[in-house]
Amino acid sequence: MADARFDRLPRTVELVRDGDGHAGFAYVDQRLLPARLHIARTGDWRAVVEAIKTLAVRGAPALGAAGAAAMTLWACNEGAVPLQAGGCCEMRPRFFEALGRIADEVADARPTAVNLAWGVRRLERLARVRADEGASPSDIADALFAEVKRMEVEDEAANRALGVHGAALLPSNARVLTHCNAGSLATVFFGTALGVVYTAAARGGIERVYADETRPVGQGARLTAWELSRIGVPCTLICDNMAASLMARSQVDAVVVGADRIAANGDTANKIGTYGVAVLARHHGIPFYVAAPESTIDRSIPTGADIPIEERDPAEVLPAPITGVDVWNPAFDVTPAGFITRIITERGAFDPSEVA
Ligand SMILES: CSC[C@@H](O)[C@@H](O)C(=O)COP(=O)(O)O
Repeated sequence: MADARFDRLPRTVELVRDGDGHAGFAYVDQRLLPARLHIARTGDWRAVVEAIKTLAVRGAPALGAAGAAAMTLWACNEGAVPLQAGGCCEMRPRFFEALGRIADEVADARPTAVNLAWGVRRLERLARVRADEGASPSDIADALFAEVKRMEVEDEAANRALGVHGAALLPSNARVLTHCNAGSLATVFFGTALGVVYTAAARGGIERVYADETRPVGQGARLTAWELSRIGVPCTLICDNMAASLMARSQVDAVVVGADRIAANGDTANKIGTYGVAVLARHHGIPFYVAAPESTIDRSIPTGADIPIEERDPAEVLPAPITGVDVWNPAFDVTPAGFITRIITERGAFDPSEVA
């Protein structure tokens, strides 16, 4: 597969700047896919937080870049501009007080994917270092902008590197099952689990991808299927409850999924339903791979039991309320390390026990 096929995929998130220094955030509005590919644009950090909460922007690595971009929009478009007028030194404490508040609000937009807080805190740390060096708020805003652009480049590089490590684990003409969307749309570009698939496909090594539809929001049906079709990788969409039958018929050679947070012991949080797929894979003797960048590993959290699990609106499960019926809608579950064959990052493929 020629790399030119990747021109068919948009960059998922991108921080941009006009000639006048005004910063903007361009993102694929994933709520509209697969019907419409629309690149939305905003200069308002609050709109980015809203896009994150409503899943217009989603997927752990994309959230890392988007959260950092939100802070940068504030710094470039609101924080640095009026503060400069009053003189940088006396205004710096107010800049930092506001930056800290915004960082917390952005980081709290969704709790499970650690990349969101990782991106935000990375920018906060940089702002402190630059301030200690005597930088003005507008210099700090410029530094944040440059850092987000670095994060965007690093994200694609990490995905391409982990793609190579992961592809080496797959048999030739592999039939791969994946859950949710851990594709280019979940990252700045290229994808994690689908980055593995794309790298293997480029060598002619993929026979077919089975995409779980992924109830309740349908990231598999709407996003993974769209991406694979766009790139030209053969794809069969299945309902989540069909995976067991597919495995029982020996139609799956490997499962490859992404991750939202990996604890120090290798336990991994990913989209709800992933744990069930891992149990099925173990039962059928199928390797189960988790592909994620290092930024998804949270070594401060000892086990998966410590990972906060987001619970979302019941309306995602039950569109019209029924009297007397409650809904439980956790967005993620935790797959114990013992069910994971290898964790694949940009550094290589590891046994989950080697994460710490
Ligand atoms: C590569 S992003 C993490 C994924 O593996 C993906 O499966 C996932 O869980 C994303 O969840 P989402 O709720 O769509 O943000």
